[in-house]
Amino acid sequence: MSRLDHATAWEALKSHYTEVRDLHMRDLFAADPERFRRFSLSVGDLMLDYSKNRITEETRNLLVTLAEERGVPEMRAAMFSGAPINSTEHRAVLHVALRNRAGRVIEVDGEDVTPLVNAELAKVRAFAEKVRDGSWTGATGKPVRDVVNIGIGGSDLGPAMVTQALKPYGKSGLKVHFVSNVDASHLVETLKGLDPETTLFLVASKTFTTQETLTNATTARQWLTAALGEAAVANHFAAMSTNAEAVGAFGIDTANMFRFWDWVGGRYSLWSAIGLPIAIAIGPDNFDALLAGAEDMDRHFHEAPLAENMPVILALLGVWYTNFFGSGAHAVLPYDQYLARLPAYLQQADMESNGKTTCRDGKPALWATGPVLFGEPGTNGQHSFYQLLHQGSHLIPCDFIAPAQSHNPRGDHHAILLANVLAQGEALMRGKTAAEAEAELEAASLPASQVEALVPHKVFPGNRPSNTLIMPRLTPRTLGMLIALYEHKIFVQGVIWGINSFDQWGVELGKQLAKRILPALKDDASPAAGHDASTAGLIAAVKALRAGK
Ligand SMILES: O=P(O)(O)OC[C@H]1O[C@H](O)[C@H](O)[C@@H](O)[C@@H]1O
Repeated sequence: MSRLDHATAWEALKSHYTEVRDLHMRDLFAADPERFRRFSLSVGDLMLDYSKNRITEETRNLLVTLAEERGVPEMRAAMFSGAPINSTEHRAVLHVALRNRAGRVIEVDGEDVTPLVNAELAKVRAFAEKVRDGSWTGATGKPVRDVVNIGIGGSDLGPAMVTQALKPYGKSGLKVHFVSNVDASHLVETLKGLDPETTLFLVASKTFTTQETLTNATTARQWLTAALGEAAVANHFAAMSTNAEAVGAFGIDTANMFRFWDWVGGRYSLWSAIGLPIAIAIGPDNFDALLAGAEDMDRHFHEAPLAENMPVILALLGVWYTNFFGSGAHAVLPYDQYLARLPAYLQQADMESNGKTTCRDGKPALWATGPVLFGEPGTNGQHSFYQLLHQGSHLIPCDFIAPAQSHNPRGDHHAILLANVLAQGEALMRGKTAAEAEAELEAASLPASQVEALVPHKVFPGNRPSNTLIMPRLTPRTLGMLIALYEHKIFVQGVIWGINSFDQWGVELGKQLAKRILPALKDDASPAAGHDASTAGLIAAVKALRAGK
């Protein structure tokens, strides 16, 4: 693949940028009453308004040309066909096969994976049903009341986020908990008040080698067997993994194992057996609706022309700000309390996928890649970091996400919430001029000297971009669409930047070093030698504190 900065469209965008950067969106809206229509699109129940971006039709055309030049349609076809596009691990990237409810043949190494997916999904459905209707019982014959998912990263964030997002679809008397951090406090606090007789543990790990998960699962196992004995493990532990051998070695009956495959990336795995806690929490039919929503988005992404393709548009806007405006961050702002964990989920999805500076061909990326992603739900962020969004020195594009109807209609709550989300997008776009600030202050009858002093502080530059995604209601189906939208956005950006979005070598070094430090912390005979002075000093200090010295 040739260099991004050698693309013809890149050069054209560079010179186009010099024409667009000084345009104010206020003026663009004033000049074009059709701007909303021109720059918005819908897929099923999901509508994207991207008119509040610093773009013209020419910008969109050039960005689409860049996507074509960088081979987005070809890579998209390669992904959907099961080609091994995860080049460093020689793997296919087939989360789309997990929601291929249409039953398309998708081959990996000559084998159609669709029947495998369907068979495993049937197992997940049946198990979830049994837990929900009480026919799966613990060792003492009691039905399950608490499910504890033990996993981390992709084996935690997706299921945890979705389970929280779809809480209105939960079942009373059945709670699903998530333990991820190796800090024992996470497990201990979760298990407080839980009864071993009615608790089911799901150990979720693609590799089944992850230190945190195995440590937590071992301690959970001790908690259970201390109360119910060794023989109880079979009724109280199930696993989701690609590694049957390690599951068996851990002592979980592989009859209670739900499998997935190496062509499912961890952070793209909530649609696989990793989604078992979701299916238990909301029921198999709702889990199916989640898959159906993702499939709707897959079909749209696969078939729609690039200029009308929602994930492609979001990706291109991100490229526009990252690579031309020099923006290094992106805010995801869901105005729905149920989506509180969406930013955390997307941090892994986006930053673990595109936080890289080595291209597919092994050469360095000489251009910026994935941004820092952050966010908070609802109006909380407005009373915290939005100050910086409005008046700070960084340009931070925002995605606002808002369901029009609440699951909890109470008085004016939802109208107030919606008024706020719409106001924020408007405020970021319009800003407030010095003349407007001055008029406001004068209307408040402030003395002229104070007006003059305050005006510069009251000015908002505006021209700050945002996308707004709205839907009738947060349902399994709309949530499925929303998640798949971001998955494909991330994919398109990776293709344009020339990186492999599906490996994560950057997480390995810390793991390796932790393995070296652990013995030094635990054992006085293991010296802290071989570490830099800071790390060695910290090891010694931590050791002394642990010993109460
Ligand atoms: O599912 P597991 O194999 O336990 O992996 C859990 C997580 O840990 C790894 O370090 C990766 O960074 C993540 O991508 C992965 O989701």
